[in-house]
Amino acid sequence: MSASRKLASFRLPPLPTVGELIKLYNLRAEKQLSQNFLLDLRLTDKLVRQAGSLRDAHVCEVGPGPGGLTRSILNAGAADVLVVEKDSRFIPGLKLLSEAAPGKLRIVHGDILNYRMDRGFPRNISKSWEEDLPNLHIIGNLPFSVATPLIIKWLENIANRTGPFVYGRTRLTLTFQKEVAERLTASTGSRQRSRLSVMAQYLCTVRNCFTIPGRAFVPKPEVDVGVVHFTPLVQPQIQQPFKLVEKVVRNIFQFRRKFCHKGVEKLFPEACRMELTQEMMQKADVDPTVRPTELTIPQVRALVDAYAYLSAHDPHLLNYEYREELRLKHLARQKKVPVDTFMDMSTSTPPSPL
Ligand SMILES: C[S@@+](CC[C@H](N)C(=O)[O-])C[C@H]1O[C@@H](n2cnc3c(N)ncnc32)[C@H](O)[C@@H]1O
Repeated sequence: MSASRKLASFRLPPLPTVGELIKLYNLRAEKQLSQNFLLDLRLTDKLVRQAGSLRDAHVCEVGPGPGGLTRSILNAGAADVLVVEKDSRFIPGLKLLSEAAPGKLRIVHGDILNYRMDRGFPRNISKSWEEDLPNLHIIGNLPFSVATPLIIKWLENIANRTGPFVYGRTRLTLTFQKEVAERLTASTGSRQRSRLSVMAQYLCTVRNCFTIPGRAFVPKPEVDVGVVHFTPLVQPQIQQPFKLVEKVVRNIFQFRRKFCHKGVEKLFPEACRMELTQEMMQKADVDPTVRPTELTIPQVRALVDAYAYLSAHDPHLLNYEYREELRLKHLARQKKVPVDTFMDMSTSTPPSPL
């Protein structure tokens, strides 16, 4: 039998059930860490199937907890699984799993928000492997508390081809609160269309796979859960720096139910707000009375491009952006804002001192 067939037919040996493990180690759920466990392995298998074939894949699982989803990932034939768990109480149970799947499971005890995946994942990266475009997956029944910051961080990594996305073919299959899943996948014109929909969809094909009712989790959360699959696009649909796109989109969606020029106005200093808003809308060829939820991605692209152009050419705006950057840097020096809230200024140049 070939090595890959052996991998595909891998099954974990009999182990205590996830419920038994929870009792064995007295793992009471911590609300602060958004711990809601999936004990039904038919559901974790279904979630894992949404990722597509995991045969020979390298997988990172966020927040394995008692390891139900981890079992399904291993049984799906993954070559290598890296799990990142913040709560040390789960480590002994995960070690049991690791012993049952020798050489396949690496356990990292830490916070996924600080974890540098490009260092720890994948293991044994080799030149030939890179050339073969490895099959990388990020899978997780995400803690609600970090789901949105995490996806924003990974979307930025996708835009910049950094972190786990340097190799170009990483897919993500993740859970979110049902409302967040609906926003991520909402199409133009839908009531749920939001900043998150645009940020995710200019970079990825996004699919809302299925909903898991809250009652399937232990303990039961107050909301249902949506499983979302992301496939990064080969080329982002907007070719401007991520922070710039984020800034324009955040402003546009500030007033979701109003005409989109309302949010656009907020991009500009008061003294030249009306003229620059008009110029930006004209340049982008977007009707100012369209609602933000009705904007298509090409229209958002046109708006971001127009804003980038104005930032680099309009003397008022150039001065304004430059002063804004200095102000943020000053605040960061006083540790009042995190440094990464800086806008990427690569599209504009500082004004001439003359
Ligand atoms: C919703 S539970 C999912 C547990 C398990 N995967 C399942 O499906 O039953 C979220 C898990 O993420 C862990 N977690 C919470 N915050 C985390 C963080 N910042 N970094 C890594 N793990 C975290 C929790 O301890 C918990 O095990």
